[in-house]
Amino acid sequence: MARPIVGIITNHYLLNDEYPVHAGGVMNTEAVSDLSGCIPMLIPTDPKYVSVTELLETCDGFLFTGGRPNVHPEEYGEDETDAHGEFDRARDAIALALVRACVERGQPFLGICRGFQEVNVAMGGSLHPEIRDLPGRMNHRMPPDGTLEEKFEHRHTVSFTDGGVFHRLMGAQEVMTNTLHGQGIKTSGSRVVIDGRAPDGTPEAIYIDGAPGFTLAVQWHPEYEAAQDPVSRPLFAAFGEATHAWADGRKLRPAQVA
Ligand SMILES: N[C@@H](CCC(=O)NCCCC(=O)O)C(=O)O
Repeated sequence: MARPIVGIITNHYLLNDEYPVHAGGVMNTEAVSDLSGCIPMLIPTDPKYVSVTELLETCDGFLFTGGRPNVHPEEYGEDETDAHGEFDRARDAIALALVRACVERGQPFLGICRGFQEVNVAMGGSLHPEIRDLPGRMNHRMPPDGTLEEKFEHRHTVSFTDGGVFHRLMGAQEVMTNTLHGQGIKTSGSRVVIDGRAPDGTPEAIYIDGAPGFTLAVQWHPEYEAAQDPVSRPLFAAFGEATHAWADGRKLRPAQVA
């Protein structure tokens, strides 16, 4: 029997500054296939080619991946400034509506980095354009130079709510994570539960209160060397379990997979 399908929300990029592609990291593909036990299917994230309705019918779960372009501030009622950097309006158009539909239906998703930020904005929250400029905050961006190992190395702890969803899922209240982002949650969206924070208070782990399905999202990148990482493995395994349940006509809330 075919494995359930996880739609991987891709990013629009220009290869060699001229050739347009919809790109998804192999790390995501590998984690979904090997740890979640699902078919990883790359989605061309643009309303010109796919609709949210089609995606909900075609896929069992969704991985909202990381991506350099930021969610456009108009999506949370703010004006565009230079600090907001580059955008991917086509991805915004699909991803935000898709998050809301999944929350409503109980269809599982896992949000990563930009995907984490999308979940918050989709639920009515807002983002800081550059969190390292805020008093008391550390720089969460990746080092501009260096190897992949250096960019994705563990750089800070994340502390989870005592007895909360992430604490139970990880079997630890504090974990070490990588960090490769400039933006962060400013105001949390409706029903967005901040269940984990970095030492400087930056929100790192969220889920949607009362959602009938799996709605976990993290600000770090669990897809990096996921099979070797004690934090990534339970996260992708739980997402896989929830996606298998959806394919079987059941819904698993975050608390049920923890
Ligand atoms: N743009 C947001 C999100 C950061 C993010 O997802 N980084 C991963 C980039 C991976 C890649 O380049 O494909 C922010 O900076 O906060």
